Amino acid sequence: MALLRMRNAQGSNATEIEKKIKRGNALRQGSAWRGSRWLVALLLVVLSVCVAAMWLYVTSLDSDVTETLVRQGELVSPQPRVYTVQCSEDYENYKRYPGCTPVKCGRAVTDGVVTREEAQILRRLAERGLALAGSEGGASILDLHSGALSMGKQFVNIYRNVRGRIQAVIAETFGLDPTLMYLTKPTFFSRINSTTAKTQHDEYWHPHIDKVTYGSFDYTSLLYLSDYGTDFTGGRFIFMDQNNNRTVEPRAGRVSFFSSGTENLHRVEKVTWGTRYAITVSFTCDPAHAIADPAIPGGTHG
Ligand SMILES: O=C(O)CCC(=O)C(=O)O
Ligand SMILES: [Fe+2]
Repeated sequence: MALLRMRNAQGSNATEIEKKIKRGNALRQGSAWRGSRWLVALLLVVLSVCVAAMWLYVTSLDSDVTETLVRQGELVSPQPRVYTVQCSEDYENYKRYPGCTPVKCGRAVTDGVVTREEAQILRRLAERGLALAGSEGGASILDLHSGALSMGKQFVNIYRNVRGRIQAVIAETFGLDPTLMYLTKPTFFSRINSTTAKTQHDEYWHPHIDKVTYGSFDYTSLLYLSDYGTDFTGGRFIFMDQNNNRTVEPRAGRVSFFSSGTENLHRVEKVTWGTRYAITVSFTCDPAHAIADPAIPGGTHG
């Protein structure tokens, strides 16, 4: 009997010990799992930091931006914001046209010349026109003279009106006689997205000087039809000065204009997301390089 009690006692001791061992194992397993959870979390944090650092590095390759002249969210109106720079010697290699050839050089931005509604109408027309004639490599242009035919009378009328106002603000800013400024080639709609460039024509991001690239330009203007940050990212306009890069953030209805010589070396930052629409409207002082406003064949007026 005593032996039986002793065995029972030993048996219950054994189950107690077994239970303790199991509890110990469970606790160890739990803390091991908790330990590895922390490790996984730590790894995730490290991985995210690495990805973020890499992303910052990759984007910084194309954004050596040091100063923003005008932000997308600002409204520069009614007066343009003007930055004067010294004229380059480029204009000395060309015949001078007093009252037009740049004497005062610089760059300016205004949101008070073209309304956002007008920009929206022009953008819809650009979307339609470019849908017919787009490149597959991220950058497409639609020359306004050939393009005007497919875009119809509404476009021709708005365009003529808008370009007159742009011409007037350029003349006022640089002290010119607007009647001595002429529209010149090329004058075009551009559409840029982040698709990889297929040909050299798609490589819109290279630094350039409009007077060198296009010859006849004396004043360049850009009318933006979409918003930086909402419609697209990247795609800021960058003036590349000797010790500084100065950017303009596109905004629908914003007009940016500048004298076209070496004093305004510039580039467009690569578009990283979305689609960017703009119109380049260019002026010359040389009547030999003048082109007429786009027109509907048959001479529709109004
Ligand atoms: O679209 C822009 O902001 C600039 C385009 C440009 O540089 C050009 O057409 O020469
Ligand atoms: Fe340009």
